[in-house]
Amino acid sequence: MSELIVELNNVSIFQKESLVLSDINLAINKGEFVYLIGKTGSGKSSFMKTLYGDLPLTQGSGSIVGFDLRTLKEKEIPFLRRKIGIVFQDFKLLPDRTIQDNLFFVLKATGWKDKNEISKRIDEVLEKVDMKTKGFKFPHQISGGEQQRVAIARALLNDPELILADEPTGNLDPQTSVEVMKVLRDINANGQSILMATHDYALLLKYPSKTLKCDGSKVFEVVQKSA
Ligand SMILES: Nc1ncnc2c1ncn2[C@@H]1O[C@H](COP(=O)(O)OP(=O)(O)OP(=O)(O)O)[C@@H](O)[C@H]1O
Repeated sequence: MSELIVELNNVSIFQKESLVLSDINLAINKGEFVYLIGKTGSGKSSFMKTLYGDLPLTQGSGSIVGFDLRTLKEKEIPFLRRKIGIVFQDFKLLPDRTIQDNLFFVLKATGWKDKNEISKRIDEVLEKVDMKTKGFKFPHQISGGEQQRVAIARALLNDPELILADEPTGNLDPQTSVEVMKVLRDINANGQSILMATHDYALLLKYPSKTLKCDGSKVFEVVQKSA
């Protein structure tokens, strides 16, 4: 039986006073891989921000991984962020510490205490993205694709039900994009849901999946033509 992981009903999204997206109705089931496409400025990032609690939901109703977005309180946001993993276009790794310490920082900040468990979890997530041998390096000592794989590992630390990836391949060349995409698809094959905003139509054609489009202040599902 399918289980809803994201549900939005009659949602409108604003940046300051201006309406970005209106009357959104959609559902994402557990285990789905969903793309979010649309032109620059069409509202993809605003949509993502609403889902991870960065933009408050002020119109309509919505829930994500069991949290009610309409009534979400500031102090609940860290708990929401433990159940979702977020991946950004620009990786957002801390430049002044190693890969391992980047991951250590997140585990500490999310309440992990036991040194052995911390180190085991760091190894596990780095293994998943094939970066276990490079944990001692600093972000500037690895490539963009590797930095993004580490950012994905960081998103996996607390075993989230859903990964929100906002243009994760936006700064990568086509071949590296495919490598990062394969990592995301493997994660999805293990049961975690993924919502990925992208401009990269080549990836969509190569790996077709359910696709939502932001256009003319609406969000709707589009049926992909097979290549
Ligand atoms: N912090 C902000 N304050 C005011 N307006 C904003 C802010 N962020 C975005 N907007 C506006 O909201 C609209 C949607 O922007 P958004 O960044 O969500 O689009 P996008 O589809 O993610 O674009 P891109 O593909 O370029 O990242 C745009 O008109 C933008 O100018």
